[in-house]
Amino acid sequence: MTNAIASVSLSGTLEDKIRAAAAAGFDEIEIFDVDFLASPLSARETRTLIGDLGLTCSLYQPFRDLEGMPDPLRARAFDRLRQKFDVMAELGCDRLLLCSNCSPLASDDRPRIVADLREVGEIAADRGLLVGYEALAWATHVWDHRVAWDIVREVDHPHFGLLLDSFHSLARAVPNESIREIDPAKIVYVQLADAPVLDMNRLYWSRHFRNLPGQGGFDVEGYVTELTRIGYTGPLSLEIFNDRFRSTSAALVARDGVRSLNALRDAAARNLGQPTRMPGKAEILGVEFVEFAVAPEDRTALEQTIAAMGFACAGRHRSKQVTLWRCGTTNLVLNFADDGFARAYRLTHGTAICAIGLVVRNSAAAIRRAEALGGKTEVTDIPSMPAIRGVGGSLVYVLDHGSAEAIWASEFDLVPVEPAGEGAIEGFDHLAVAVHNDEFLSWQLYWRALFDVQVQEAQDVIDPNGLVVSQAIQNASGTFRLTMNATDARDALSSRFLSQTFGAGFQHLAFHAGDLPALARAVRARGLGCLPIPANYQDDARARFGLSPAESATLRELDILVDEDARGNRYRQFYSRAFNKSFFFEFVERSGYEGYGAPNAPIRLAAQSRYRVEPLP
Ligand SMILES: O=C(O)c1ccc(O)c(O)c1
Ligand SMILES: [Mg+2]
Repeated sequence: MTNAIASVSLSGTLEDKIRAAAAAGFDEIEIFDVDFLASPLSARETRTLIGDLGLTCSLYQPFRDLEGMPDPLRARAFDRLRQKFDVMAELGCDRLLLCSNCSPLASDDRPRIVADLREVGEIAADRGLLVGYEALAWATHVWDHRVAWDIVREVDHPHFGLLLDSFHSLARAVPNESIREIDPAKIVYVQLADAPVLDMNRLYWSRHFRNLPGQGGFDVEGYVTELTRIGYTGPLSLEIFNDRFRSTSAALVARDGVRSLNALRDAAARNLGQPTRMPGKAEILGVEFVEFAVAPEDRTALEQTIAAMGFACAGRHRSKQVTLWRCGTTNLVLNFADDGFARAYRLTHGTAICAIGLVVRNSAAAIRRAEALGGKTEVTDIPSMPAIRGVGGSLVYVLDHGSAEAIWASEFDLVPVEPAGEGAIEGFDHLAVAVHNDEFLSWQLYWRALFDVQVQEAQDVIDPNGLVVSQAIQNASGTFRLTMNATDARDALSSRFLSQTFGAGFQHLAFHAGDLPALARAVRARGLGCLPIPANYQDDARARFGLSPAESATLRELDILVDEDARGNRYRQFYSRAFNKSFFFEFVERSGYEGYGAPNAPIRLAAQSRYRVEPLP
């Protein structure tokens, strides 16, 4: 099995695309017709470049609108076919993709279609080439791979076979089990793409929104599992038409492409009980700590803030300028070191969350999987706590279950702290990251390929200055929750965060509590500045959720927002003011509610925008 990518998936000139594919470690590249037509390189020169970089050209594509055409278009299509075959001979490429006909002139007469395609097979046989027939989801007649497979069987020619593309099959909701009916020897090639589940014209959906397997909502894993089950061992090729990929780094998309394919092969092998080359997705058990890199001038203010939230200093690091703050079993680490990683982090991002510590089922296996999938891993000062590079250059430490207390005790001079009282923070609820739009899919793939997490449907959130897309990623038990936000709107809060903090990072940290009003009262009494929520919102919430006068008065007094899911599970939340106009804290109470209060996000963002710093004229 080889890994391939279509040139259309990558940005730049044909030469850029070939170089990026080779550098990322692909075995093969598909040349997209227009990429070749637009290139000043001849077929021979292209072949030499591909070969010199250690790649092969596994497919030329697409060839369109051939079968069932009336004359003279039919004769012209066959002339064009011969010309493409000439180019392929020069390119050293032996497979052509033929799309099912999309012309309104295409005949649905099966014997004619079969006769035309058999003739294609004959011409291909003369030249020693193979043609793969692909059912496009929007074709005039043949838009289902089951129909294309029937036709391939009827054509019954050794130089004519089937080409499968997961986008077309899954956009048409063709069941993956239908692949079991296909003879793997007749599959000429397989293209893979994922996509967000959208209700959209299929051509537009395909040409603009495809993404890498592991970035969308299709069951591409099931697709590849069925292909593996029937014994298909040919190339798996990424064919991603995506507006964002066209304008982003080819190197990034190519690297993510290899990660995506290797994670997919691993998942398929696991589903079939076959041997695998890497440990499975790391199971996250919980968040052990969140670490801040703290600039000296921010130290007092940050300590006052977290003290107001109910944290107390529980220890000093034995050798570094690092302190541990605790509230019950919730740990914050403040790193003031003037060397090493935390210093480098704060010099670029300012005082910020620079690392998180995740408890996983097996930390060594988590590191091996990250490395197998191209992740950057770090050996840290604490050998039992290795790390994986995360967004914005942050670190994701991985710890084994039960190892944390020993690490705290050996690294820190611990001092006893008062047990957390009534209405205290009881744990981390979620982390929110802001990323550039260009990196949004890349970081989604990172979490989904390395860790055993699921995604929720992406939410559109209205910021007063533009639309923000928010994607929740979490584990099955809800002990790890992350939301990822990105926008093209230059002035939205998450964009301002990105420009002020020099790139992607953790923008807010949410804690959960069992008694949110009690927590809200306690943090206010200790001086935490909270985000005011308008009375208009509270008037609506009272009526909408049928709140009692007393409950409504409490939410109003404490600036608490509320949401309810379809089953009546409640979510209550309030926010701190931002620290240094940068990151902020959220406090939530949830019972059976799985979301993040998305309907309240516009209220919160509008409240936050009232505190924004106007740019200098
Ligand atoms: O959008 C298209 O026309 C197109 C072309 C070639 C393909 O392989 C495909 O899946 C779609
Ligand atoms: Mg295709």
